[in-house]
Amino acid sequence: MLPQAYSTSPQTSSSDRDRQPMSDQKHRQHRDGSTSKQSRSTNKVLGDYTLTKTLGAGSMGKVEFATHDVAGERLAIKILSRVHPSTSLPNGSNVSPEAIAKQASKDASKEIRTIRVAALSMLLRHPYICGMREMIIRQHHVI
Ligand SMILES: Nc1ncnc2c1ncn2[C@@H]1O[C@H](COP(=O)(O)OP(=O)(O)OP(=O)(O)O)[C@@H](O)[C@H]1O
Repeated sequence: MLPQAYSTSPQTSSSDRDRQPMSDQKHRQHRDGSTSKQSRSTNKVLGDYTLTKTLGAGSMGKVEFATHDVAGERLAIKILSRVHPSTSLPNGSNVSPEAIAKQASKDASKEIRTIRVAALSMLLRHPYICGMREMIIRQHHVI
């Protein structure tokens, strides 16, 4: 299946913050600086969208079912983890410069392929192929 990263505006608006009483939310600060909220029902919030359940997971990441809080539009959001040199290198202090360079090249290639597939998906218009609206690149994730 082609990646179907329907993405949403990731910024948390002030209206999001005002909507629920603080006691109903758990605010989470992620490593990439973004924040999300988790209500008691374990729904996550991403910008103006509420993520209610995980639709599935593939080799690159997972897909969440999301609903726009105002318009009620329902869509799928695909969340892919980005590779970071510190985590993709093998453990141990005696990693050779060649190994580091090779891993960096692999990581860059993966990132380029991800962006290429997303760019192609955004051009697709077909009744039987799930299209893609937007892609957002964050420090640790592609959404
Ligand atoms: N638009 C969508 N609507 C509903 N469910 C979806 C949608 N996109 C993906 N899924 C679900 O999420 C799962 C993972 O999708 P994803 O695109 O990440 O991986 P895949 O293409 O199935 O596998 P891989 O990436 O390993 O080839 C799918 O198998 C499907 O169950």
